Amino acid sequence: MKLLIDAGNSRVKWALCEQGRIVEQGAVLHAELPSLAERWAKHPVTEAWGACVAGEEVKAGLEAASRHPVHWVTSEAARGGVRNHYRNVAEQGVDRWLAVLGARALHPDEDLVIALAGTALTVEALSADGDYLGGAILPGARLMLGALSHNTAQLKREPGAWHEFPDNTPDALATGAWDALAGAVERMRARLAEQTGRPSPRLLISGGDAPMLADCLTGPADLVDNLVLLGLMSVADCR
Ligand SMILES: Nc1ncnc2c1ncn2[C@@H]1O[C@H](COP(=O)(O)OP(=O)(O)O)[C@@H](O)[C@H]1O
Ligand SMILES: CC(C)(COP(=O)(O)O)[C@@H](O)C(=O)NCCC(=O)O
Ligand SMILES: [K+]
Repeated sequence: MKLLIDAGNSRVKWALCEQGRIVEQGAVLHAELPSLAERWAKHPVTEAWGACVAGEEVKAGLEAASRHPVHWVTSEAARGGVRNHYRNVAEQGVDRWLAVLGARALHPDEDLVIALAGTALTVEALSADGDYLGGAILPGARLMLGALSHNTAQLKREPGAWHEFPDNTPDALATGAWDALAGAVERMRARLAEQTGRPSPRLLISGGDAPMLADCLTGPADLVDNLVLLGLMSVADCR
């Protein structure tokens, strides 16, 4: 049985898999890391694979919680017909690479936009013939609203809900943040369609904020539970 770990800047997502099937999975905030050790110890783990963009301290905490040395994966120039156009793959968040691989595994012959709505929002462009052209990074909604609240006199409010024409401060805050995120996704979708000459690439969204983001989009979107772990399954060869 293989333990798969996706450590982002807010939460650690994990899954136990064998014969290509996920038998158990979960997500915890960094503060709850210690609880993972006993959770994982209940299973006959033979290998551990991890993707971490949250720094060395989180990595060390995960090594301690796993009774097996973790194979930490990093972004690569190519794998399974996907070519990574990032200039320096060593600087690219491995969650982004794995989300692209996970999306490719689900829809091998389509133009895809892949959005990871987490601490940050990342938006990737992948063409049907396997060119991962690149992607954008922007603050997640929580960070955007936090920045406003810390840097303005009158916006220290809990955000409200998205509305077409918000008529109060809380709703204005929520609408601005979600429209910024949705706009980044819609613009990447338009640029990829322009680049390939093929209309409306499929949009896959994963991450804690994926449901909220999907609700704000004009076009269709597929919500996928954990694209990063799906990509890690292929790297860890979880057959
Ligand atoms: N301190 C927190 N308490 C509760 N939820 C949080 C906290 N920080 C972030 N979140 C939520 O967690 C989600 C981000 O988690 P995730 O998508 O796993 O991001 P990442 O991959 O960056 O860790 C968002 O929905 C965000 O609102
Ligand atoms: C952009 C990210 C912080 C997103 O991480 P997350 O929101 O999943 O915690 C992560 O992919 C990262 O640290 N990237 C490094 C810079 C780059 O990808 O170019
Ligand atoms: K992530």
